[in-house]
Amino acid sequence: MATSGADRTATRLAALPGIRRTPSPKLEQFVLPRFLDHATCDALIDRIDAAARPSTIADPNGDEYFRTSSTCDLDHRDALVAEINARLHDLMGIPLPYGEPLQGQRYEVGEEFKAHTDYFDPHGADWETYCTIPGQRSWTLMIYLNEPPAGGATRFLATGKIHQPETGKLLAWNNVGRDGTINPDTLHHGMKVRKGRKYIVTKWFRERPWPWAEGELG
Ligand SMILES: O=C(O)CCC(=O)C(=O)O
Ligand SMILES: [Fe+2]
Repeated sequence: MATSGADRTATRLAALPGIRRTPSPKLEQFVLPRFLDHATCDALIDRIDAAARPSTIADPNGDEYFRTSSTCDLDHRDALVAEINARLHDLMGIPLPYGEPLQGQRYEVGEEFKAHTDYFDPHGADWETYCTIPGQRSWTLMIYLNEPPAGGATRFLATGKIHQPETGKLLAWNNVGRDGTINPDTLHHGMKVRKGRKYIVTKWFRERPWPWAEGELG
């Protein structure tokens, strides 16, 4: 059988020095501590603070407190953003066009992103808007940019695994199975921050190229 893209990515990640695989048959997940250094994390935090807007969700479910954080669309014409984005693609072995623009997320005390999946519901009202061109989301990468004094962990409900924020730590998981169908066992919860603020970067990969603006990818 031919090796799918998902297989190649998982194999590539598994071979990285210092990476840990979450031992579960339910989802493919990896943790790489200290992927970014503190100075880089601080520089990204400054950019997030400079351009944060209220976070949104696809297929709203009527709960206005479902995702209470702020989001920043990072500028890919910014050399630091472009460099980190290129490092993430290189890590995954996925060509640049297949990634969404990098985003930053900020949570204040009491803010959270309730249990959700990152893939789009193929039967949901928003599928056409978000997926007609680039297709489904495949892998998610998340990097914790700081360590809030309390709260802010990411909990995966199917495995029970709780990931604590650690400055520079990267978390990777595949939202779809090897056959490309959605994996509901990727359900996860960005838990409430109890003290301080939490900052992360999120990066999503797609089945097909993202409609990047002219010149945006360098
Ligand atoms: O903040 C977290 O820990 C999770 C964030 C998340 O799941 C997302 O942005 O899709
Ligand atoms: Fe998520």
